[in-house]
Amino acid sequence: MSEFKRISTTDAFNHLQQSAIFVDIRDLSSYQQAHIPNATHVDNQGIHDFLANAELEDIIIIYCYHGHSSLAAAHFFADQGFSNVYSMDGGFTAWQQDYPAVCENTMEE
Ligand SMILES: O=S(=O)([O-])[S-]
Repeated sequence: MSEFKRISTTDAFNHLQQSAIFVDIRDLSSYQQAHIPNATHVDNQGIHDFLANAELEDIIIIYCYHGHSSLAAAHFFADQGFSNVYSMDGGFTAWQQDYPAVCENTMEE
C-alpha cells in the first residue's frame, strides 16, 4: 500500500521544530543556493543511502520547485514502506514566499 499526504508550507513550518526530515529533490545547485534549514538533498544517486539510514516511521516532508515532482517522490517513498510521507504543496517557491527568512544556503561552505 502506498499512501502519502500533502502538506501546506504552514504545516510544514510547524514541523521544523519537530523531528521531521525535510527532503529536497531539486537539483543540487538550487539546493546549494537556498533550502529549508537542515533539509537533506536527495537525488537518484543518494536515494539508496537515504533509504538505508531512515526509519520507516520517520516523518518525511518532500519538496521540489513547485510541488509537482514531490508528489511522485512521495509516492515512491510511501511505496518503500514509509508511513509518514508528505509532499509539500507549492514546493520551495511557495516556501520562499511564505518564509523568506527561513532559508539557508551552503554556497560558502
Ligand atoms: O518541481 S516541479 O515538478 O514542481 S516544477
